[in-house]
Amino acid sequence: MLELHQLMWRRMRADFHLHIPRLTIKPGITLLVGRNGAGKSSLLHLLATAQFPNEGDIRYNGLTAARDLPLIRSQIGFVPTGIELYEEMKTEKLLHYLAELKGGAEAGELDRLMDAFQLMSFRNSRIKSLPQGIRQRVALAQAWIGSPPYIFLDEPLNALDSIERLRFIRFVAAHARNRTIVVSTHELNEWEAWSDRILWLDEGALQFHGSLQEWSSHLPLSVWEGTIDMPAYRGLDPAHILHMRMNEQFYTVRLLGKKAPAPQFTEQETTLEDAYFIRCRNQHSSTA
Ligand SMILES: Nc1ncnc2c1ncn2[C@@H]1O[C@H](COP(=O)(O)OP(=O)(O)OP(=O)(O)O)[C@@H](O)[C@H]1O
Repeated sequence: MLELHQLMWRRMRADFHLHIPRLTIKPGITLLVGRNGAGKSSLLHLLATAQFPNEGDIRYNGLTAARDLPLIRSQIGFVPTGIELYEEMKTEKLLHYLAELKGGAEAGELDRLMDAFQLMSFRNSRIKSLPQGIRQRVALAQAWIGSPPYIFLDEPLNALDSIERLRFIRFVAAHARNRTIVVSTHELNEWEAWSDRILWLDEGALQFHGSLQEWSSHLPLSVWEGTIDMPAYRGLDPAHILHMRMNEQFYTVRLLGKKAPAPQFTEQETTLEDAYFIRCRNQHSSTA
C-alpha cells in the first residue's frame, strides 16, 4: 500500500507543480490517466524515487524514503517512457546486469521472464539491433526482476503490437495480487477488463481516485447510439460525437448527451474512455 501525505513537487525551470494532499493507493492495478502534461510521469518518477518531493512524503507500507531508501528501491520495478538501455549489451547479459544491481535474481528467474516476454530468441542479440517493440519488452521485463511489490509503468504499451499489448496486460493482471501496480496510460479501453481503480490527474492536481464503477457512475452525460439520415446528422453537435460509421445515406452514430437526440437512439454502457471524455468535457465547461 502507498500513502501520499501533503505531496508537493515543483518542476525546475517549468511552470508546473504537482500537489496531492492525501492519497492511498491499494494493491491491484491503478490506471493513471490525464491529458498530456497533467503530471502522470512526474507522479510516477516520485513514486519510483527517481525524484523526491519538495514537501510531504510517500509511505511504502510505512517505509519512507528519508529513512529507508535502499530498502524501498529494492521493492520497486519502474519503466519510465524513453528508458535508456545499454545499447551494446546483449539482452540476457543486460538482464543479468540489472539483476545484479537489484541484489541478484533467483535461479531460473531471468529465463522465466525472458520466456514470459517472448525474449528467448533475442537473448543473444545486442539491444541496439532490436526493433522498438522488442526493446520495450526488455524494458518491461526488467521491472519484474526480483518480483517487486511496487511496479510503476509509464505508458507501457508504447511500441507493442496488438498481440503483445494483450499478452502484457494479461501478464500484469496475473501478477497484480498483493502488488501495487500503477500504470499511466492513454489506452483506457484496453485496460478496462483488467484493472481495479483509476487515478485522474489534471494540471498537477488529483481529480478522481476510485473504482472503475465509481469512475463510470453519476456522470452528467450518457452515451447513445442510433442511425440517422444526413440532415439529422448535420444537426448534431460534432463535439459530442464519439464514433460515426456511414452506410449509404445513413449514419450510425455513438455520441454523448443528456438525452437521446432522436427516439431511435438507445443508451449504451459507458466505457472507461467514454467516462474520461465526459469528465474532461464537464471539467472544461465548468472552468471555461
Ligand atoms: N523535461 C522537461 N523539461 C521541462 N518541463 C517538462 C519536462 N517534462 C515535462 N515537463 C512539464 O512538466 C509538466 C508535467 O509533465 P508530465 O510529463 O509529468 O505530464 P504527463 O501527464 O506524463 O504528460 P504526457 O501524457 O504527455 O506524458 C508539464 O507541464 C510538462 O510540460
